Amino acid sequence: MAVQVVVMGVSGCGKSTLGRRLAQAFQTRFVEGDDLHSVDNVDRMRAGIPLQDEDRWPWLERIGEELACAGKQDSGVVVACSALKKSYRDLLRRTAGPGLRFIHLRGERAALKARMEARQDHYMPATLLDSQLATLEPTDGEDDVLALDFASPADRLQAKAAAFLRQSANSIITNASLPVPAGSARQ
Ligand SMILES: Nc1ncnc2c1ncn2[C@@H]1O[C@H](COP(=O)(O)OP(=O)(O)OP(=O)(O)O)[C@@H](O)[C@H]1O
Ligand SMILES: O=C(O)[C@H](O)[C@@H](O)[C@H](O)[C@H](O)CO
Repeated sequence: MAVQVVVMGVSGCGKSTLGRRLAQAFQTRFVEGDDLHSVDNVDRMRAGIPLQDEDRWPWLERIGEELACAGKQDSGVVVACSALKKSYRDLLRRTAGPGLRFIHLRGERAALKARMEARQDHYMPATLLDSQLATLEPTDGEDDVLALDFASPADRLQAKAAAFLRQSANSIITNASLPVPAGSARQ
C-alpha cells in the first residue's frame, strides 16, 4: 500500500522512531525532515534560537515536494516533520494532494523534557521545548490527522497508526478550500 504520511509533533515526541517503523511496515521510503533543514536553521536551533515562519517555509516546501513526488509516482513515503502550525500542515496538504495523512504524537511536557535531556547526540537543546509547545497548534478537528499519546509503547503506536492508514486509504479528504498562509511562498 502506497502511504503518504507525515509523523508530526514537537521535538522529541518520537516522530523518527515511529516514522521508521511505519516505513518498514509499509515497505516504503522514510524521509527524516530534520535532514532537509538548511544549515542556517540547524545552527539557529543548536544555538537555542527558535525557528520563525520565514525560516520554516522553504523547508516545508522541500518536504511538500517529497510528498508530492511520492504521490505522483504512487510509491509511498513516510516523513518525520514537526508541522507545528495548521498553516504549515495546510501547505503540505496543498502540495501533497488528498492522499496525505498525519499522525500527531502528543503528550505531557515533563515526559518530553526528560526525553530531550536524555539525548546526548542531537542538536536540539531541551531549552527549545517550550517554544515548540507554544508554537504547536492543536490538530483537533482536522479529519486527516490521527493523534496518539507519544508515551504509549512503540509497538502500540505503530499498530494504531497502521490501522488508521489502512482504514483511510480509500477515503479522499478534499482540501480545496485550504487558506493560503500569509508569508508563504505559495501565495
Ligand atoms: N514510544 C516510545 N517510547 C519510549 N521512548 C521512545 C518512543 N519513541 C521514541 N522514543 C525515544 O524518544 C527519543 C526521541 O525520539 P525520536 O528521535 O524518534 O523523536 P523525534 O520527534 O524524531 O525527535 P526530533 O524531532 O527532536 O529529532 C529517543 O530517545 C527515542 O528512543
Ligand atoms: O519546526 C521546528 O521547529 C523544527 O522542525 C523542530 O521541530 C526540529 O527540527 C526537530 O524537532 C528536531 O528536534
